[in-house]
Amino acid sequence: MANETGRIRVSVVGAKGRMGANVVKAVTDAADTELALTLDAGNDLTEISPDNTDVVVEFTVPSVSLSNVLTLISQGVDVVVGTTGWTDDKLDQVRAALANAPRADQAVFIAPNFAISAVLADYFAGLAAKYFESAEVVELHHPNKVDAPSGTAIHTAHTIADARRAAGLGPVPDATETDGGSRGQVVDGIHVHAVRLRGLNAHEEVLLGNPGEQLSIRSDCFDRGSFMPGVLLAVRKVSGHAGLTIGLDTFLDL
Ligand SMILES: NC(=O)c1ccc[n+]([C@@H]2O[C@H](COP(=O)([O-])OP(=O)(O)OC[C@H]3O[C@@H](n4cnc5c(N)ncnc54)[C@H](O)[C@@H]3O)[C@@H](O)[C@H]2O)c1
Ligand SMILES: O=C(O)C1=N[C@H](C(=O)O)CCC1
Repeated sequence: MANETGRIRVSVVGAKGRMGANVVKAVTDAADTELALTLDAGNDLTEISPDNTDVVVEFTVPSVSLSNVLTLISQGVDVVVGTTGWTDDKLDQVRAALANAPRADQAVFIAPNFAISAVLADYFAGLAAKYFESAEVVELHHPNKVDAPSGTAIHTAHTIADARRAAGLGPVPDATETDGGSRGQVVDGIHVHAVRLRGLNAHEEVLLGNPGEQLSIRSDCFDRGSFMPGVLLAVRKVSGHAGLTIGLDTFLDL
């Protein structure tokens, strides 16, 4: 979708945040997108409508994202979401809202990570998982992050678990008898560990082990600019994909 200038009109919700500010710049700088409204906490999302916006990019906080997305669906616009914290129940609420959306071809796209390195790390982990007895995920982020583990690490744990199930692998070996929390959070049978450290941005390492060998798959996003090509790709693609689509891999030729 595009306006009479041929550019996609993009509004940003969470525009004052770390990611939102980068999206405002990326949308302003790209030749085929044009910045429409910029909203943040306290603003009225019903200002956004098809009269001024083709696609909304939403980067806020997990506690408000579902409510924002439901409001934006009822406003008749397509939405690209980067905020984390999505559960099956929340995703079902989005699907239900889309089924009753003002436009029949309305679209919502949600991705836990827009960086190509992170999407590929997740993809490669899915390919490799069936060959290894052990698998664990370590995610490392800046200490301002409010959720743990990261949305990306949760997604990767499910990717690994799905591959292990499909290959008929049982539980990962683990003789731990006492654990005060050091073994991390178990997501779909996979241990996920979260590090918060000043100086870091967004990083993930997948550890896969067999007797006598180990494979490490690591993604390092040193700068939030690394997410912007993926955000713009989703902005360009979302309106052709009615309904709810999850994961940037959908739009990549993997
Ligand atoms: N998908 C990805 O590639 C990716 C990359 C980085 C971060 N993230 C996720 O994006 C989210 C935002 O991260 P961040 O570092 O930009 O956080 P941030 O705290 O810097 O920004 C969040 C912004 O949302 C605003 N906000 C809060 N409530 C709001 C509301 N009700 N309506 C509108 N705006 C509201 C805040 O005022 C703030 O400006 C997090 O969930 C993070 O995990 C995803
Ligand atoms: O900085 C953040 O916050 C990030 N959040 C996403 C996540 O939780 O996976 C993506 C990486 C950066």
